[in-house]
Amino acid sequence: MRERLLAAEKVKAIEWREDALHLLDQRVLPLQEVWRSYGDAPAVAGAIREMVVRGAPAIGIAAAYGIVLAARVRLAEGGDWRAALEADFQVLADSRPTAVNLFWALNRMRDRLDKLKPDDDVLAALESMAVSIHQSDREANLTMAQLGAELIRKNQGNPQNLLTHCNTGALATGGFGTALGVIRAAHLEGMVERVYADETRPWLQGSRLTAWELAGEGIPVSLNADSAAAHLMKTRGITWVIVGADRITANGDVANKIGTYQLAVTAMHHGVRFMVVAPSSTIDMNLESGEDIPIEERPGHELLEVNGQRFAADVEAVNPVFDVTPADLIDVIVTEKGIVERPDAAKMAALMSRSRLH
Ligand SMILES: CSC[C@@H](O)[C@@H](O)C(=O)COP(=O)(O)O
Repeated sequence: MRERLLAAEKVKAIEWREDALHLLDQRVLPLQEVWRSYGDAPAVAGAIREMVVRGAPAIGIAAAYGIVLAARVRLAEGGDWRAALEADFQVLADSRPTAVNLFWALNRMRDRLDKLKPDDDVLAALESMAVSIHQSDREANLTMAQLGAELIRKNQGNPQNLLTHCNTGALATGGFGTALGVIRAAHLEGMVERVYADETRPWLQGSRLTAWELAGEGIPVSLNADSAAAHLMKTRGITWVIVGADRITANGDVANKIGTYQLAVTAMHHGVRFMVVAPSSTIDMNLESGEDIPIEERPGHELLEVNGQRFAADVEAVNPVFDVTPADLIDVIVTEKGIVERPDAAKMAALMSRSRLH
């Protein structure tokens, strides 16, 4: 199966080559495919903040490469490069607040620095850590795709109608995807009748990115307004809602793209199963519950304008871009360490004590 999954992978959004970070600009997809190159930490932080790169795992991977670039700049400057590098850690940490993968990746890079021996090649050590963060995310995706597809196979007859929110595909990760990875694997096994993709207002990750990824692979997809989800659950035989996550707390609460919470409430009402797919780098055991998760608020113009063109009345907009789904609305969390059904604090702790499955 792993080979079939790898062969199905078409899109990638992050490349590390010629000692620079290259990102597929997700602000202009699908109308334009533009790659941009980055050479220092402030530029990478800007790319994260401005959503050139987005999606929790992808943000973490970009930040890890950002530290490699920053170290190169600081070493060339001379002086106390290690102290100067702390400013780069900070600028990257300040780029977006909700997805914990960003902080997880920065911590892994800092740990690597702390473990350097006097004769180590600093840049080679940091580069190899960043590459390993990137590759292990891709590996985690492949494991999760198989586990999630297995759940779909076990729980209902085939083929099925699935609904997803935001973009959790190759664009949002080191490759293949989390929730979209499960959907891809299910499609390869003939289990997917149709995918309903929420457009995901206001940034339109669903209409611009998810629909593009799925259509590019010939997976039957219909785009729907976010507000159509309840009606579709009632009338289109949807069996699963499958989403990703930006941060999962120790009790199993899940922060994900704004609108996920209302999907979970609606899914429960309609008896539709609710699956969250995320690598363990998205699990934050330091936070007790979703109440503690910082929720990013983005500028109102994202809601008031389309392509820079104002269409809304002259009012203030409120634009929280994530919400928290309580654990008791979630049927299953799928990670590369295994699955947790009906998550709670004890089950999350047991999961985190396991090692990866593959
Ligand atoms: C595998 S991506 C999981 C989440 O990061 C995704 O669902 C999401 O909410 C992305 O938000 P974004 O604001 O586009 O970075």
